[in-house]
This record gives sequence, C-alpha cells and structure tokens, in this order.
Amino acid sequence: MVDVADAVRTQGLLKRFGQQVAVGGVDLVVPQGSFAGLVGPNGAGKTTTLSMVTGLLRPDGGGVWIGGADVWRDPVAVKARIGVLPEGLRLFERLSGRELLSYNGQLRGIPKDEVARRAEELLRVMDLAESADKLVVDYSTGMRKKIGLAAALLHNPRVLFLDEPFEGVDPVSANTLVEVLRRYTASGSTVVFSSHVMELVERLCDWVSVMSRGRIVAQGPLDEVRGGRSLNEAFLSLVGAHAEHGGGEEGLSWLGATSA
Ligand SMILES: Nc1ncnc2c1ncn2[C@@H]1O[C@H](COP(=O)(O)OP(=O)(O)OP(=O)(O)O)[C@@H](O)[C@H]1O
Repeated sequence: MVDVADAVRTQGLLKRFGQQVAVGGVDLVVPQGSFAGLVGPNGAGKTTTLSMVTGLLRPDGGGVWIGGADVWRDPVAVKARIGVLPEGLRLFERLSGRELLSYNGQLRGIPKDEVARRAEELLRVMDLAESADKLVVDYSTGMRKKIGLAAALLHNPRVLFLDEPFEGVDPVSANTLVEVLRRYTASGSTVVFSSHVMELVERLCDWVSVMSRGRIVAQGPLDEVRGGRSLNEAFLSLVGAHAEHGGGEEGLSWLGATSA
C-alpha cells in the first residue's frame, strides 16, 4: 500500500543500462517533513534512482509515488509538487540570474508580479542580489548551485530533490544553502539530497537511506542507521569498504619514495 504520509516511496525500482543493473529493486521511503540523505559509494545508483524518482528517467520496472501520487502515471501533478536540483545542473546560460528565475516562474504559471516578488527575496537570501543581472554563464560553481536552488524553490514545492548540492560550494555559501533548507523543512516540507559527505549528512539529516550496488542496504531514522557509531563507521561497515573497492593497502607497492 502507498501511504500518503510518505513524501516519497518507491517499490521495486529497477534500471538497467545494457547488461548492467544500475538500480536493482529499490524500495526507498522518505517520511513527510524529513531532511533525508541518500548516501552510497560512487556508482551505487543514487543519481539513477533520483532521476527515476523525479520523472527524468523512465524505470524498467517498479513504481514511484510522491505524496501518494504516481510519478509516471500522473507526471503533471507530481511535477507541480516537486523541485529538483539535478547533478551536472544545466541552466540557461545566456540569461541573467534574475531572468532565469523570472522565466522559471512563468513556466510554472505563477503570476508575473508574484514571480518578481519571490525572485527578489530568493536572490537576497542566497546572497545573489549583486550578481542578479550577471549572465549565468559567468557564475561560479557555488553561485550556480544557489541560483539552481532558488529556481527549484520558486514554485514552493512540497518535496525538494538535490543531487550533490554541496559539491564545489564554499563553506559560506554552504551555510546559506543549509539555512534555507532548514527553514524549508521546518515548515513541514521535505528535502531529499544525495551526498558523499557523511559529516554533513550526520549534521543535517534526520532520515538516511544507504545504497550500495543498486540496492538499499539500510534505511531509517539517522540514529537507528548509525546504531551508536558515527555515520561514517556505519557506512563503511554497511557498504563493505574493502570488498567494494577491491582491497585497501595491498597493491601500489611501487607508489611513494623508495630508498633503492
Ligand atoms: N547513462 C548511463 N549509461 C550507462 N551506464 C550508466 C548510465 N548512468 C549510470 N550508469 C551506471 O549505473 C551505475 C550507477 O550510476 P549512478 O550515477 O546512479 O551512481 P551514483 O551512486 O550516483 O554515483 P556517484 O556517487 O559516483 O555520483 C554506475 O555503474 C554507472 O556506470
């Protein structure tokens, strides 16, 4: 049964690329109002999962529900409820930050005056007011993440999906992002973000899903998944650090200074 109290739920989500199973039957659950982290080693299937959950990549099997609505049967209704900051963020480079927000708001069908009001507030909160008329192509990595997040928030979605939102973002900008996201979840909205940075997930999240090799290997409230350890220790024991990456200290005997 699909519980509408869940912001996100997938059942048996499956994706193959040729012979390779990238996502092999994922049952992801994120309760409403969570600040949820999706973690896993490189290639675990996080981006592929998030792409299917947000309606960007068609699954080969299984289902996805957001607030109880089927993403692939009812995409228009679902897309009105979600905001997405995808990996490798593609933006309209030849627009200014302000124009980008205005264009996004109009695409979402929000009245022009309201778009302008929200855009100004978002630009101010994101510390982008001074760069609002600069072209996006001239933005730095952190500025791109911030304008991408502003664009994803403009229509006030109920669930926000962020793929590696803090990658390449300096600590000051990261703090700004965190403050905005905290305020957003405090009002009952849900954030789902993927990350490799365990300390960040531990600091921000109250819910964690751990993926390894295309499957969920642990999922639940942060403290339950940690089980009295640091999230990093729990993560390493869950994903089997040595098995997954083909051993640790052995090999590379040629690397480093030698006395010979
Ligand atoms: N378009 C594609 N074509 C072929 N294989 C793909 C494609 N996209 C992903 N894969 C494969 O699917 C697997 C999962 O990739 P995915 O990008 O979802 O992992 P990830 O957990 O997001 O990794 P990372 O942390 O490195 O970003 C990988 O083995 C990857 O090589």
